[in-house]
Amino acid sequence: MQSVSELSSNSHPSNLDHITPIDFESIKEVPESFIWPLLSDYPSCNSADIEPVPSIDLCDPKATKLMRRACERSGVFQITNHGIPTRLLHKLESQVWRLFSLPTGQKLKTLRSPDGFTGYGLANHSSFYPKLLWSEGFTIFGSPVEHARQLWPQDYTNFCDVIEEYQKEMSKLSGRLTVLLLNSLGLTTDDLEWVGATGEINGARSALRLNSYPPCPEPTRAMGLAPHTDSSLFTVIYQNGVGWVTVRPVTGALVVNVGDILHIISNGRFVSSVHRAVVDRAQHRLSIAHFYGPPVNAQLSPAKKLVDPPDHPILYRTVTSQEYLAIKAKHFDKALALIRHA
Ligand SMILES: O=C(O)CCC(=O)C(=O)O
Ligand SMILES: [Fe+2]
Repeated sequence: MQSVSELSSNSHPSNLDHITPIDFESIKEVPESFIWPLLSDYPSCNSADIEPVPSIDLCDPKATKLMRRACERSGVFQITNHGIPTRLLHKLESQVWRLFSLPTGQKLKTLRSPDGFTGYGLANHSSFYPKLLWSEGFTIFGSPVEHARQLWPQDYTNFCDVIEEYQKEMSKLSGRLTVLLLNSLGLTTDDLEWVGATGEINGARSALRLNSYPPCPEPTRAMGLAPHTDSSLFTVIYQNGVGWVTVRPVTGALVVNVGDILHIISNGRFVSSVHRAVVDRAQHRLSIAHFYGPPVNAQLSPAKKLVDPPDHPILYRTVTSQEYLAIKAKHFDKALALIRHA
């Protein structure tokens, strides 16, 4: 089986500038290479015409109905009563601070290789943009042990224990969300061959991306994370109480956004929304994104029950998850169009 790193390593040339960190704390003025023109054209949570992202209580009997509405309108919602213990979220946050507070030289020991997927470095999609990002990132796929040992040779188990506990909790929550999201489309777990009866995905592909957005002297000109859609089925994001583009944070809530794969399965009904991260003048923002998706050999196609021409013709051809990830790695925002029926 091909690993995600092999899949993501495709032919787009990786630009080392995109993973070279700068000393954000000492910079008083944003260098030209970090200034994004036309940034004000993108929406932000301060825009008056932006609908607030709904907050959904997972135990509410109306949860699936509310999810459907949110997924059809914007592809993003927040969840409460999600079952992830608050003490775990706080432990996770402090481990992520600990990682990003390490001296640069230490973090660079785990620098992601130009064609790699895990370790210290910005999201792969940043290489599709000419400007640099006001952020640092770290991606974990599978066990964190190898990198944690390089970061803290004497004391790596604390980090690993917390990450592993979070990965377990996230996979339970992801199973629960899979059932709810399928139900919200009028589907059951029987409608997708790679989903088990309780929503678990055998051989699920998941990854954690830790993002750090330091305070920025010119937040209206710099970009935290460049616009993109996630390639996942869906992504669950924990953030340390500071806003996320159009999302006004609700205490204790997690943000869920629809990924490209759920968009394909829903035959285009659910929006895989383009999102980005903003930066702030005073606050240092952290986010931890958990990407969840089917195994690489899973066949992806619109669910049969959602194909009903002429109103709902089939929008996408069948691809394996592996094929889709390779197309996305090479063609980025054109990927969905490339698998769309004419
Ligand atoms: O920092 C955020 O809230 C967004 C993170 C995100 O979109 C990603 O890591 O794909
Ligand atoms: Fe994302």
